Amino acid sequence: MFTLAGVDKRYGSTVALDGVDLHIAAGHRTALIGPSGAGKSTVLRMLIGLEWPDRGQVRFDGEPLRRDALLEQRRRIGYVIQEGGLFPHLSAGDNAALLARTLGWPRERIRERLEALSTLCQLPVDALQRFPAELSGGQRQRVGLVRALMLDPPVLLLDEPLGALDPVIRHDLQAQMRELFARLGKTVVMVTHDVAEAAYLADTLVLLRAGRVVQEGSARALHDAPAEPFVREFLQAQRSLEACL
Ligand SMILES: Nc1ncnc2c1ncn2[C@@H]1O[C@H](COP(=O)(O)OP(=O)(O)OP(=O)(O)O)[C@@H](O)[C@H]1O
Repeated sequence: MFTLAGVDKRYGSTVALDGVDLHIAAGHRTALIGPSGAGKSTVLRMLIGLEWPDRGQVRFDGEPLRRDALLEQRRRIGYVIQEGGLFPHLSAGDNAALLARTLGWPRERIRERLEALSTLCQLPVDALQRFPAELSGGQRQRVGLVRALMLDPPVLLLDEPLGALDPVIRHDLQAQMRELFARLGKTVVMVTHDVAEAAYLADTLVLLRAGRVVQEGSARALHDAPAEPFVREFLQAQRSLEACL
């Protein structure tokens, strides 16, 4: 679905990506993990054409991403950022319906789609009437998902979608997302700081460090056959409660 071939990206003297080769298969769920500043969000932003490589190429569905075809390509990609990235001055429903309205969908079709997606994402229908500031963090996240799914894109990109949530809500939403991903069968690429979340939601983990892919594979493969000591260090960096008792 996506290929990055020899991709470099710099911001001034900062190297964000350094010769990244990555193949993201259709229908798979991929999690980008790695330390802060490793380049995870830059990869995600490149997949949707919010950033462009200095060198190398990004291909989507076999075609190079092209600035002049970006709008058409973006319609096939749902993008969710932390807290949903909603416009504060629009109701949740208007936020979710924005793209469909721009495309001229009839009112009734929008209403039906919003209703179906609210049920799918377990969002109370009355939440759609409220402004983002009147919703909880978990509800904003769900609205972000509803918005991303509105046009039924084959691809979902999620940048720390559960980052700002309390542990109980996060735990619930992880389970709901896993179920949702399995049911919809979409290609999912997500960024998360939480290794267990990555292993729970994704079938392939891509560990980045300093703009390079260190290892790519299942959680089991990274755990059992780390490509270098850093992989083990990173996987073990999160403290478990048991170890503190
Ligand atoms: N717009 C920008 N201008 C300047 N530097 C940037 C910009 N975007 C990213 N960077 C730098 O590029 C590097 C990679 O950033 P990126 O956001 O991709 O990392 P990340 O792995 O997603 O980090 P985090 O986990 O902290 O979100 C970092 O050093 C960052 O400071």
